[in-house]
Amino acid sequence: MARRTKDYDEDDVRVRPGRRGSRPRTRRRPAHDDASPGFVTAVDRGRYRCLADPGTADERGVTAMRARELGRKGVVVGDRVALVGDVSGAPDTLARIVRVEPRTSSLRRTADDTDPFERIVVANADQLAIVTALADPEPRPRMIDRQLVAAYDAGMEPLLCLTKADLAGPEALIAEYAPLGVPYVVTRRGGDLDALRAHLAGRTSVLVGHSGVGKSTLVNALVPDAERAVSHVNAVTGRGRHTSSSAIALELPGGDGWIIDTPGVRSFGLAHVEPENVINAFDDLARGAAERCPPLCDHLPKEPGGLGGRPPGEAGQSCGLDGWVAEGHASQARLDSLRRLLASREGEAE
Ligand SMILES: Nc1nc2c(ncn2[C@@H]2O[C@H](COP(=O)(O)OP(=O)(O)OP(=O)(O)O)[C@@H](O)[C@H]2O)c(=O)[nH]1
Repeated sequence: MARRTKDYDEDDVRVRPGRRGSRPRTRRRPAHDDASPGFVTAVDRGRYRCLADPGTADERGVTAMRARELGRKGVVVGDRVALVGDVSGAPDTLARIVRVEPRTSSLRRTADDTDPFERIVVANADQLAIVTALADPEPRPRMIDRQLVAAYDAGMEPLLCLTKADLAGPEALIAEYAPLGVPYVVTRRGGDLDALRAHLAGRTSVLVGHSGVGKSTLVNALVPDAERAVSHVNAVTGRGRHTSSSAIALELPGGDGWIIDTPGVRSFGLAHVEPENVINAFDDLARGAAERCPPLCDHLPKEPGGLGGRPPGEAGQSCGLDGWVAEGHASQARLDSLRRLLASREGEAE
């Protein structure tokens, strides 16, 4: 799947130096050659729960804080980091995170009333499992569309996880996403999770879903130890209960991948999303866009009453994808679905 070459995050924001900020930085940073690799599994109030030397015989849980030298660099669940200091993992010890390795993906959550900035919530995940109930509560296709856009933008592959098939059939919803080729699994009360496990195997997957869709039921079935892992983190960080907006990474039994539960993350920031990041996930349409579309094309139809209904782009040219489809390079249904996704970026987050 196509990825963005450069991911911008809050660290890219340029801040004007204060009165004392223009001093030349002469002091060389220590190289920390002896640092241990770590994987961040939970974050709470300035404390980071990490797995040190992950995947080795020495793998152990370590609690860490950010080293001052990280500056404004954020640390989130899924980050690969370098740990120094007391990395033994013994009770009451604290290591320091001195480096955050470059991220392969960044999932952002929407700004809200209490926090005006879009923030990265999970790094380095490769799959976004969009958990949707087929009934009780009713599926919300607009929400699914927005989550798909967030996945493509973050450089992650989506997986539709359709729960409660014992209450309603999945056919209509599956048909709606068939043109996009979005992979899906269907689960039901009393059914097995083999298909879902196969999709999660060997990958790092973020699970998202609105309250009541059955996400906790899935997490507890996939990771029998999940409750204990969450309460362990709480004991370490001093929180009474798992807080609403933090994410937690849970290892699948047998070390066969990770799932990252995002209890309070219901929606994603789409305001910054470039249409190219979405379209790049669809090879056939991406080729058409590259060959036929004007610069900065939003790929929405320009005729009045069409989706978006915007005036033509800068040069007065309209989207070239209609011609591309008319020539048989891609299907109309696929273009219509892509446009529905692009249009879902507009408007309020749900
Ligand atoms: N019929 C049916 N009910 C289910 C299924 N999966 C979960 N439920 C029920 O749906 C309700 C919500 O499930 P949860 O797992 O708590 O849902 P959640 O998405 O984690 O919701 P929050 O905990 O509010 O975030 C519970 O009563 C479950 O027993 C299913 O496949 N079929």
